[in-house]
Amino acid sequence: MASELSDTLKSLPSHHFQDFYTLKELPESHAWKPVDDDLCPFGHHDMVAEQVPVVDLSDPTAERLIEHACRTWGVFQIINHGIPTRLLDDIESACQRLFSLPMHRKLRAAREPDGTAGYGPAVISSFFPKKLWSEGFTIFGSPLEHARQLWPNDYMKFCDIIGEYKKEMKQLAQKLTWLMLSPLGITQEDVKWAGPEGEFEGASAALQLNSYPTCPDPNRAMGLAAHTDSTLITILFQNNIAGLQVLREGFGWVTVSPIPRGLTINVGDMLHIMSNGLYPSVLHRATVNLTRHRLSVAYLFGPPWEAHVSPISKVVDSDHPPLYRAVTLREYREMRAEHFDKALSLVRLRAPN
Ligand SMILES: C=C1C[C@]23C[C@H]1CC[C@H]2[C@@]12CCC[C@@](C)(C(=O)O1)[C@H]2[C@@H]3C(=O)O
Ligand SMILES: O=C(O)CCC(=O)C(=O)O
Ligand SMILES: [Fe+2]
Repeated sequence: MASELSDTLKSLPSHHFQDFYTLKELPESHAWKPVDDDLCPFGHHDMVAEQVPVVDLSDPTAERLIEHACRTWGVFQIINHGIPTRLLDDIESACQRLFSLPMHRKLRAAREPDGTAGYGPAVISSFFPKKLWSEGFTIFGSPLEHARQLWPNDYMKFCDIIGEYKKEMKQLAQKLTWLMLSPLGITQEDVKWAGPEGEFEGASAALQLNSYPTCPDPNRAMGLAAHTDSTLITILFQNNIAGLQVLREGFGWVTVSPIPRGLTINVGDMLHIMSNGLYPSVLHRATVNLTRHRLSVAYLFGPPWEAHVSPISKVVDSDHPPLYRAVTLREYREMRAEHFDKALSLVRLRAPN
């Protein structure tokens, strides 16, 4: 066991991998000073009786509610979405099974220093002076190779659940994307890269499993620092433990109360650009807590890697000139990797009217 661990560590920047489960107090490296209210996860803003909209997808007026939520919040929760409860339970167990593995085992599936898939800290962590109280596992395509490393004798269970979850999420993401675009008058003809049937063939998709272990000093720790997603939309499942907060302009940070079997949808930067800013991407973050291990699963749905994404002509006219230039997701991810939260303003053409 010991040699196995040292072999793994030799080839990895080991200081990036923190075993939270053995820490009895918060190390300085992870202590975020609540210098301003913005950084304090439990600031008084939570007292504001503002709630993220909840949309019942079986409700005929869902589309109008979604449009309103997207224009004002950039985030909403959905119920009656058709994802089987059994599958949500399965994905939660799969996360538990993965993150409860001993560190040396998880490190076998560690993300390479310049790679994107596998186990490790959130990729955004390098942009912050303090470390995050979380670990993640990122999946592009098939998790088979990593699963083999994690469970040499029993890797198919994990792969099957991931495969089924991605398939269900893809369908839901397609449906939701059109439900979000059509109130803006955007139809299938307007989005060339969505394909003739609007099926988003070639769409990019990733699954991000997040784990927020219990934390001895949650008020000074940050699970996932504030960010927007570089997606069209993200579908988030959380295991019934509060932690996700969204920034509502004029109100501050608002906690998204978990609804059993509900899913949270948020607008990412690609949809922000396509809608010419009518649907702003939402800044969000995750807090941690003292007694409960929080898990979340994000399905990151984006345009095809090489598709040119730009403000759709339907939402552009002489009074509303395009605010963003065309950009591919590949190009945008590169900009994010270098400039993080400045990326969106770097593709901006002019200030808003
Ligand atoms: C498909 C994606 C989207 C990524 C990068 C890549 C893989 C992991 C995704 C996340 C997931 C966690 C938040 C985020 C901000 C992060 O650090 O990693 C996301 C990032 C992005 O939205 O840009
Ligand atoms: O865990 C959460 O609630 C947020 C996760 C998230 O924002 C992400 O994975 O992009
Ligand atoms: Fe996110």
